[in-house]
Amino acid sequence: MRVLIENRLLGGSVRAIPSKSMAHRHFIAAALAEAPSRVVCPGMSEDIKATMDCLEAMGVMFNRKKSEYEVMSETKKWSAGADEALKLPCKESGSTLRFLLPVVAALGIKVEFHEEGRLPQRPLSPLYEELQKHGCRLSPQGVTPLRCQGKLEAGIYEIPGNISSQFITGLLFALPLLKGDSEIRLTSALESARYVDMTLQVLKQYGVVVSCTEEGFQIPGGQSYLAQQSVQIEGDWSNAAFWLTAAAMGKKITVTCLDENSTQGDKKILDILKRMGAKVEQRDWEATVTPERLDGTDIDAGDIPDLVPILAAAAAVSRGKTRIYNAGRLRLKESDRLKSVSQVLNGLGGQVRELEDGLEITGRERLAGGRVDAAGDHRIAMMAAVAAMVCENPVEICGAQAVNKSYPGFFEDYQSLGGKVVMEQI
Ligand SMILES: O=C(O)C1=C[C@@H](OP(=O)(O)O)[C@@H](O)[C@H](O)C1
Ligand SMILES: C=C(OP(=O)(O)O)C(=O)O
Repeated sequence: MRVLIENRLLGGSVRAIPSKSMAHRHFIAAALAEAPSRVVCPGMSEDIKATMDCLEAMGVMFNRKKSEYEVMSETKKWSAGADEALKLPCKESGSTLRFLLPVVAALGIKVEFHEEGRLPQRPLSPLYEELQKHGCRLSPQGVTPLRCQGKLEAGIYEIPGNISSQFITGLLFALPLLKGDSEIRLTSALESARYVDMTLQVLKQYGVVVSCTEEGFQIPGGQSYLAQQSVQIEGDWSNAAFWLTAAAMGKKITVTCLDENSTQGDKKILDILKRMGAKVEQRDWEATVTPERLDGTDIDAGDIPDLVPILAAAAAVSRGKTRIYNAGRLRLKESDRLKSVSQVLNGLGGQVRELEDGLEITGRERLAGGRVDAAGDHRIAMMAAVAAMVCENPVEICGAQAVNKSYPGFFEDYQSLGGKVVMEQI
């Protein structure tokens, strides 16, 4: 899909969509419980659906009534060593693959993970080798489908914390299911740490015990997940960040249904926008940003990788320089995001320098506009759409359907905030 966007400022109020990260976690935890749970998820995306489709392929049932899903599984029936491998369609979702790989290994189910887009190229090592060391047989990396069989064994798992926190989340879901006790030892500092906090919060809610140690985590074996009567998926701060930043760059916007006490690390967007000069308010489950003149700043992206594209767009029209550092892992996402952010913003007339582990952005009054490619990446498509507000000329985004990965209603919400978008299916 190609979209053409006019340079109008957005303003008004919009409801946050359900958190993709939380939805993955709750659907997996509910599927692992021995009795039915209810999960209320008022919105879907390709990634959340990928997790649900994989679980369904494993025998989990989702009885849907509007936005409420009754999650039913018969974990006891999940057969170790069946002849036929189950086909799990993970599409392009890194979370789905990296969370479910250790889980299927712990359950001893023989599966094939079918990956799409850039997913086969995104790293699985050293989770891959640690699973092999502990009894799991895996087909070569980088070739889809990825085949997995064997039964995972309890023990000590050594994993660096600076490649993907999703490795740790996957192990945290899986290791409590094993007979013996396990330990995750982090061999380097943990980045994206708030995502692991989200996992720990969900595990605790489902009655799974994990203790944090100096080196990592201790996970007693033989545990069960407790079914939940009703769980509401909270609002998504990572996607709300696009509207909150658009507000800082243009006109006042309120995003509703956002929990200020959320464990989501991306709620940090408010602190960063405030530091750049915007006025931010947060109360009663909503966040409001009012524009002021923005100044460039230094941003440590170690814990907030998904905020980088939209913050780069704001920096492109802020006074002075912005340096984004600790962002090397952005090269491992749906696109090489350091490259795609610089290509798109420079393509629109910005001044962005790609560094090995970050970006240096020199702000300008306005951008020029023009035609850009979303690089198959939802966060790049959404960044370009927000940047279009501050361009002299219209912006054409090729491959804009990438938004479906996390936010299928993005362009509808863009229009509801006053944006003018022409969508063309090609
Ligand atoms: O656990 C999660 O839900 C996520 C963790 C982060 O990945 P990394 O830990 O690989 O940085 C983040 O970028 C991704 O969008 C979602
Ligand atoms: C990187 C992302 O997701 P995942 O790793 O789950 O594909 C994202 O949503 O930006």
